[in-house]
Order: sequence, then C-alpha cells, then structure tokens
Amino acid sequence: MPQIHDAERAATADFAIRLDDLGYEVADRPVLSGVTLHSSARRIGVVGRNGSGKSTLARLLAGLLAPTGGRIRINGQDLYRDRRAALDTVGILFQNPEHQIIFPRVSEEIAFGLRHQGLDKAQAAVRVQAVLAAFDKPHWHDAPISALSQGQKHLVCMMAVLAMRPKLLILDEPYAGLDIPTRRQLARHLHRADTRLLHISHEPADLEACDELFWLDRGRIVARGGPSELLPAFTAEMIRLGDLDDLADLAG
Ligand SMILES: Nc1ncnc2c1ncn2[C@@H]1O[C@H](COP(=O)(O)OP(=O)(O)OP(=O)(O)O)[C@@H](O)[C@H]1O
Repeated sequence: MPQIHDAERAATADFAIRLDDLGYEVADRPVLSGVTLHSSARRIGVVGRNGSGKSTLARLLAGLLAPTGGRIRINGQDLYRDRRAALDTVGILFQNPEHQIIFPRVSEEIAFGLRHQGLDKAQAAVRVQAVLAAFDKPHWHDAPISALSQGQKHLVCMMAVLAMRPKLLILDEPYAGLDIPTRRQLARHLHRADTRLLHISHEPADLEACDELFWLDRGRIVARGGPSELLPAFTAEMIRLGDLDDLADLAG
C-alpha cells in the first residue's frame, strides 16, 4: 500500500546519519579516510574485518572522538561539540562491559547516565525501577555487578543505555564472547526497544536483520547494500583471505 510506504519513509526521514568525507588519523596514520555515509534506515549495519576501523567509527559517531577531517551530523547535530545533545541522542554498547561499568551496584550504574541527562534523584530512581521491571530484573536493583556473569553485565549495560532513551543505539560488537542463547536473548531485547540501531560487527550473522549495510575495509567504505547481497560477498572475501598464508595484515 503506497500510503504506508510514504508514512514509513516520512517516519525514518526525520532521523539521518550523515558522514561526509570523514577522516581520522592517529600520529599521521589514517585509520578512516573519505568515509561518506548517508542513511535514514532504522537498522544500519557496518561490517568489516579486525582493524578495519569499526570501533573508531563507533566512537566518532557517538561524539566521543573528534574527526581529523570531514564532517559528522547525527540528526543534524555535531555530537562531539554538543555533549548535551549527544546524551539525549546516542547510546553506545561496547564489546567489553567492563569498559562501560563504573559503579558497584546495578541501580547506581543505571542511574548514572540519567542524572547526567538532568533527571533529579527521585526521577532517576523511578526510571531505574521501570527499566529493571521492563527487563524482568527488579531483584537486581541492589545486586553487586561484580557477582554477575559476563552476559548479565552486558544486560546491565543495555538497561543503562536504554533507560536514557537514545534515538540511536550504536552496538560495537556487544555480543562478542557470549554464547548463542545469551546473544539471542540480548538481540531480542534490543529489537523490542524503540530505538534506531547502528550495529558494527565482523560477524555477518549479527547483521542479517539490518535494513542497510556498509562494508568497511582498511578505513574506507568499499560497498553498500542489503544483507542478502552484501553479506555473502563479505563472507566469500573473508574466506578467500583466510585461505591465504599472509599474516601481514595483523602486523599493524
Ligand atoms: N588511538 C589509537 N592509537 C593508535 N592506533 C589506533 C588508535 N585507534 C585506532 N588505531 C588503529 O586503527 C586501526 C583500526 O582500529 P579499530 O579499533 O577502529 O578497528 P576495528 O575494526 O574495531 O578492529 P577490531 O575488530 O579488531 O576491534 C587499528 O590498526 C588500530 O591499531
């Protein structure tokens, strides 16, 4: 039905990621070069092998790093310069929950970002209870995070980020090292959440549900497309590379 199509387009068109000729250098060495990516898709995937620049791209998108060249706009905003807008716009989940978690108890960890967003203590407490209830974990309120498993720590990070109601959630390989049931459970929670996703991974299976994909190779976007065309091509190339005996790429 064309009306639904138009309505869907209008709903997604109001949120856009625009990267123009983005570059990032460390000590004169390019990590990302000439990255141009425009998308209003609800679930965007970025696939690339180890060292292709994925985590750097995630941090740039979240406004945690400043580009050394080009321009990034998320919803028209420069999130590196406008930290307040960044807090309200983008959440990020990292590979390792230990890099994200600061506080000893679950409720404190979830409340932290909310207080930064400007909620007072009572408002944050209400939001913490609500998110714990939504994930069926009210009994985790005072739980010491150090006693949780790796998968449970990932879930705490996810709850803390989603409690802030980001418009865009960036996933930087958050499922690495988790078993299949845990990955599937976390993925199900995420897909229920009312947020756009930008999922970064070297694992094609993580990205099958994306609407639009970008292939990052040696700091450049080398292909763009839907999962059914791009993921088989990526997998074939990874197998081809894996069959070579050349480890030069791992030398850094
Ligand atoms: N601050 C930095 N200092 C030195 N080198 C860096 C820095 N940040 C990134 N790099 C280099 O840039 C390249 C891309 O790193 P990045 O972590 O973004 O890749 P990645 O695709 O996320 O890799 P992986 O999948 O292995 O996590 C690597 O060669 C890395 O060593």
